[in-house]
Amino acid sequence: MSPAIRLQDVAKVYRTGQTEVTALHRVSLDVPRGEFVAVMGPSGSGKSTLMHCAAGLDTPSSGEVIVDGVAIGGLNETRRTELRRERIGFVFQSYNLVSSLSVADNITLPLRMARRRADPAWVAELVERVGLTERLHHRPAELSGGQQQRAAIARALVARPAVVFADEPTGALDLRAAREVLALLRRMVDELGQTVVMVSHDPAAAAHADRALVMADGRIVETLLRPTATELATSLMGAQEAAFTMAGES
Ligand SMILES: Nc1ncnc2c1ncn2[C@@H]1O[C@H](COP(=O)(O)OP(=O)(O)OP(=O)(O)O)[C@@H](O)[C@H]1O
Repeated sequence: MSPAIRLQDVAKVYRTGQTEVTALHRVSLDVPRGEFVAVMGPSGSGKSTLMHCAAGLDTPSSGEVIVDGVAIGGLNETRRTELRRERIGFVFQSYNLVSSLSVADNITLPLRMARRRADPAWVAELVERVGLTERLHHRPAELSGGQQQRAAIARALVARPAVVFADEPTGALDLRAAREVLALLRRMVDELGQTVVMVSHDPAAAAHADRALVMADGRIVETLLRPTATELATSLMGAQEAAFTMAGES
């Protein structure tokens, strides 16, 4: 079976006027199905660019991105949008729920956008798993940050995507709510076989992953399997020092 996501020699160069920034240097990566992958690295190391390219939100300057067996470079914008809707779920730091819709309608929104019928048993299971059965008719503003993020996770999973990309999903949460959200993502991987790719600055968050990729200067410089928070903090410090040295030399 093809990996959930494959990047082959993906490079991204941003050009503004005369200046060029290489945000990704020919990165290759396979994310197997059912794996929880964390992407870490200092500010500016290319985490967001990697995620945006892998999710079809940005176009690589060269190389190939294959999502759920489909090479997205060959798709036009309409087909790419469809593929994102059908095969990719997103969780953002700021939840991005629609304030005028109930929790229930927020969770099923991706299905309506894709003109797909909701499977009531699956929606009920998801709502139960994220612990929001009692909150379905509330508006997002009536929920805590942790509850809003759990609603966003249910929304990301409702269309049974091949992969969920989570961008700093605990960045706006207190410690307890953050732990609940991370434990929930972990359970979604363990119990539902969901593939998750999470960008995070936080070693304690990335320690929930099966594999952590540490980036520096647009490259994956280290891969840690079942990492501890201490190992990740050490690795991140190394990447930060390398980034400072490189900045000093340029
Ligand atoms: N739209 C853009 N135009 C020009 N340069 C960009 C653009 N987006 C990102 N960059 C540059 O590409 C490099 C990688 O940026 P990226 O946002 O991927 O890093 P990051 O690791 O996600 O950083 P952070 O942790 O601060 O969000 C940086 O040098 C950044 O300035």
